Amino acid sequence: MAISPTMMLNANYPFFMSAFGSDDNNDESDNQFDFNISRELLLNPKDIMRGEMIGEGGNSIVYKGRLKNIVPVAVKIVQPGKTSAVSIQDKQQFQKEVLVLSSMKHENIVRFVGACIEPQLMIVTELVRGGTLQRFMLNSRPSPLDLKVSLSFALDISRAMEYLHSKGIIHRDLNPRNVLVTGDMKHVKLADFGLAREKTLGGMTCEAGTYRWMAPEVCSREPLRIGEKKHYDQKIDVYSFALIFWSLLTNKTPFSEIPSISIPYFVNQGKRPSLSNIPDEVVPILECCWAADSKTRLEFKDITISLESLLKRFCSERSNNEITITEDEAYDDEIEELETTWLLPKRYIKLKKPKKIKQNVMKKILPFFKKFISSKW
Ligand SMILES: Nc1ncnc2c1ncn2[C@@H]1O[C@H](COP(=O)(O)OP(=O)(O)OP(=O)(O)O)[C@@H](O)[C@H]1O
Repeated sequence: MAISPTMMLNANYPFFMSAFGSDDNNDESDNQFDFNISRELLLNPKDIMRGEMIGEGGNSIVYKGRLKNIVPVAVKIVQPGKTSAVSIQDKQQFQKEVLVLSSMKHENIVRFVGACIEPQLMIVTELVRGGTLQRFMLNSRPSPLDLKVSLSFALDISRAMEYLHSKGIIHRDLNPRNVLVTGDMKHVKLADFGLAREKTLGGMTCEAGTYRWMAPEVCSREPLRIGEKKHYDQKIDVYSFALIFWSLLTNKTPFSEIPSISIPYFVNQGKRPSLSNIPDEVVPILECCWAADSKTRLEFKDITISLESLLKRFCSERSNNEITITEDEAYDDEIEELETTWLLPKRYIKLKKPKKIKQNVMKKILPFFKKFISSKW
């Protein structure tokens, strides 16, 4: 592989943390940038076959492809054109995305395969065949999604975000365009780490993300003093998650009635999507996640627990309704019992009643809601 003299490829990660610690070093005084990307993360561009285009981002074009003519992959070409023509800022962003993505290993996060620096900046990941969550929802309109699908997609996102935050990374651009649906349409995976940043103690200080899904503390349009920066933390992702969750439940776009540019104003005035037609058990989760005060928003580990229990509840309610067991099937299920209870006539077998799930399960399983609930009612 051709290596330009400006590249400094390290065998390990000596500068790994500093590489995505600095947030806004926009020194464009010259276009020279020393890449600090481990050699093991780099692919030979000759091994990558590019096929049809499957997506487009603000800064990139994504193609279907094959690695070594065998493995199906997605090939994201950042700033299509020669690497030398790419701005230093885009090179920095590319490197940050490579370093973040390559450090992730989670079933709900798009798997990193490798990257190329020459002749173009490329990020190669597993190919996720079901398209974006945005497209999936649009295709299902005007019908709402099945509740089980909404909950299970929300749970996948929450698990991925729990993992991301446990690694000290904030996504900053969580929205349905950055969530991909698997080919079997059963799961979703998080993609696009172009804006992801390492959490720092003092909080983050750069505007990022897409207005519609953006937390009020990030998109506030109040004027800043010269040199003053906005401060926020990982809870901005929790707010964005809440809007995606609402969207999954309603199959609507949040704030569709407001022009995009005015959304920050209304969100900072406390406007949130309507909660009518949202299942009662879900309302406190949404309210906790999109609270104006970021400190009162839930952590993803709590969201995961609550979604797991909701999903269990709704699935078992559904299966209780849907599954009708014939006498013969009942016999099969209880055959052991029959063998020991020989006194009973063969066909006189009672099925155990399915466990009834208590109505107040949310309050019992999710003690963290108590504080919120008591302060509201
Ligand atoms: N691994 C993948 N498998 C399938 N499709 C993908 C994959 N990665 C990206 N895409 C498609 O390409 C589109 C753009 O990708 P991505 O969001 O990573 O680009 P971006 O330039 O960072 O976009 P943005 O402007 O949102 O930051 C996605 O919306 C999706 O349709």
